[in-house]
This record gives sequence, C-alpha cells and structure tokens, in this order.
Amino acid sequence: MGQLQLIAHGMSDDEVDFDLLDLLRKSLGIDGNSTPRPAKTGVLEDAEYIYDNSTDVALDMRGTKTAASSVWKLIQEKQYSTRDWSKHELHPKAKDESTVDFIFLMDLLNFCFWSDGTSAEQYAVEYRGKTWTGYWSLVAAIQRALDEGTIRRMYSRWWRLTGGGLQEHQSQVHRSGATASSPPIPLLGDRMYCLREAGYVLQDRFDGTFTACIEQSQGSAAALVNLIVDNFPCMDDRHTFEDTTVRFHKRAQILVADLWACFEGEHYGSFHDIDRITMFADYRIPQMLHSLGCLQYSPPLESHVRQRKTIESGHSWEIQLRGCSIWCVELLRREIQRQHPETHLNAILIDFFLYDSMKELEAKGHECIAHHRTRSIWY
Ligand SMILES: Nc1nc2c(c(CN[C@H]3C=C[C@H](O)[C@@H]3O)cn2[C@@H]2O[C@H](COP(=O)(O)O)[C@@H](O)[C@H]2O)c(=O)[nH]1
Repeated sequence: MGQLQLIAHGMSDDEVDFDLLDLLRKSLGIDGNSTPRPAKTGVLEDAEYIYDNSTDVALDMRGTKTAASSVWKLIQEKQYSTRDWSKHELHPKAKDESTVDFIFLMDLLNFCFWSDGTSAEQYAVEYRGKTWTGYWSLVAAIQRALDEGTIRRMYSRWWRLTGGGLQEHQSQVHRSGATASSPPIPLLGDRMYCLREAGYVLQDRFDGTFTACIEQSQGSAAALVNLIVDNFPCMDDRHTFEDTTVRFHKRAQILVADLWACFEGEHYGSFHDIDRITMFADYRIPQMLHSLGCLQYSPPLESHVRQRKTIESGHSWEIQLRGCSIWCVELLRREIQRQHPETHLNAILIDFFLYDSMKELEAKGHECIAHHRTRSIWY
C-alpha cells in the first residue's frame, strides 16, 4: 500500500509511520526508493520539550481555553486573513520578485527594536508624514531607501552591497530614515554583518535572489525554513536548554509566513505544508499571552520582567519564555479547532493577529506587563 493510499485514508503526514511504510514496502517486495519523508523543522517538538521542562513559565489551561474563544471571536469579527498583510500601508503591494527580495531583506533585519530607555527614546523613522517605531521603523526605513534610490533593485545590488559600500549603505538606510532626535537603531553593527553574510551567500549560492531558494524548496514551507537556516547562519536560531539543542528559527519562519501571507498562498507564497510553521518566538507575543492569562511567570521572573531588567540571550528564562509561547499558541490553535471543527486557522494567522492586537493595545495606552528584554539578532 503506497504512502498516497495511507494519506488518502485521512492520515496526515504526522500520523504516517514512514518506517513502517518502508518495512511494508520491503516485505511486499515493492522496489523503489524509501518513502519520501515530509520536511520537518523540529521547532514544535522542541517547544513541547521546553514546556515539559520549564519551571519559571507555565501555561494556564483555563486561561488558554478562554483566550481561544475570544481570539476566535475577534478574528471572525475582523474577518482577519492573509489579506490583512498587504493592507498594512508600509508592506509592499507588488506580487513579484522585487517583493520577495523586499521580504527577505526585511526579515533578515527584523529583530530587536526596543531601546534601553523609555519608549520615547526609541529608534524612529519618519516616512509618509508619520513617525514609525519598532518593526514598522524597519519597514519604513527600507521603503524610504527605495524611494530615495539608496537601494534600487534589491538583489541586483546585493553583491555591490556586500562587496562595496555596505557600511555606508546600511548606516545611510537607517540614518536616512531616522528622525532628527532618534537614537541609532539597536545592533546596527550586527545588522550590517547579517546583510554582508546574506549578500555573499545569496550571490554565491542562489544567483543573487531569494526566489531561487523558494524554487529549491519545491513548495515545502518546512524545507524552505531548513534551507534558510542551513545556508544563512544569522537565521539559524537554535540554543541549548537543559543540555539539549532547541530550535526556534523565528526569522526563518516569519520570512516564510510573510511570503505566504503577502502572496495569499499563491505563486511565491504557495506551500503545501504551511501549517508546519509555528508561532514566531519574539518578545511581543509572550507579553500578549501573559496579558490574556495564558502564560504565568514564576515570582522571580515576573519581578525581573516588570523591572525591565535584561535577560541574557540563551538564559534559561529566555528559552522558557520563547518555547512556552510557541507551545501556548499551538494549544490555542488546537482549542480553537476543537471549538470550531468546521474552520481552519493556523499558528501564523493566530500569531499575526496577536501581534497586531498587541500593537493596538499599546497604541491605546493599555498597560500590559513589560516585554522581556534580551538583546539578540534572533528576534
Ligand atoms: N511573533 C511576531 N513577531 C513579530 C511580528 C511582527 C510584524 N509582523 C507583521 C506582519 C504580519 C502581521 O500582521 C504584522 O503586521 C514583528 N514581530 C517581531 O516583534 C518584535 C518587534 O516588536 P515591536 O518593537 O513592538 O514592533 C521583533 O522581534 C519583530 O521581529 C509578528 O507578526 N509576529
């Protein structure tokens, strides 16, 4: 019985025992290569391991069930979907290769926007008559650089970027966008390093454009995440927890998710296994999950976060916050699926919705617990 017949019987990739399948194939004398296994990133499995071994972060099951109902209700009311990605005024609208390279550049640098001081001292970019901070400061800086001709066609300049005036170019991108009083963007040197590294790799291995990476992954989101982390070290977001290597791959995953949402599951955004992508372990969603009553912190951790003290990259607290958040969104997704079996909502849309909701709350001045403060290029 071939793999397709098994899956035709309603078994998902996760349920198919590929070792048994190979054994069956051999015992029935069916030749041919072993059954092609679907790509997996390992992120969800590692998140469950972290959750099972966490002592300072816990999930509140009652809170998660309640949150599932309210998140579902709000997503329905707003008719939230992949279409919302392109509705954001700063996100690129063209459905072509230039937007693929825009998203690649954006998610290459999509990390760590918080400043040491108060939010008033945050890096900010003026663009189209507004002042943008956080993630949107990055998107505005790229859009402004494109308007001003600092960056022309993304990939066609990658080599000159990495070979030549990257230093000047990068500080120009961020300087040209910054408001007069704005402090510099955090980790500017690290951002230049990421640009240089990615430029070399893209030029050397993928003909200077990220569309080549998409083509190589043959429509698999998990394979594309694995291709990204295998070729771009600055996206290989893995750490050690309880002597075990755990993977988050946050920027690699959000890059694939942004492509999927931007192209609405078509063309460069078409992935048959997009549901293998998990929530993106950043510093905003844990904050939202805590505010929703889904996550609980131990008293020492809660006190540390409330006092806005930094947590070192790779510290157990940080790993627990990131891993338990991924697992929490997975349980939210499963609860929504249980309550509404007729629908299909993946972790990406739940995540995007939680992030946008967090930003709306912040804009309205709602006081949530502070986000944890870890300086790193991973998120
Ligand atoms: N988990 C998750 N993390 C996200 C996003 C986004 C923006 N995604 C857009 C695309 C589709 C959605 O509709 C959003 O409009 C940024 N971040 C991360 O947050 C941090 C920035 O925070 P702040 O300084 O407050 O802007 C930083 O680590 C950044 O990498 C998301 O969606 N999910």
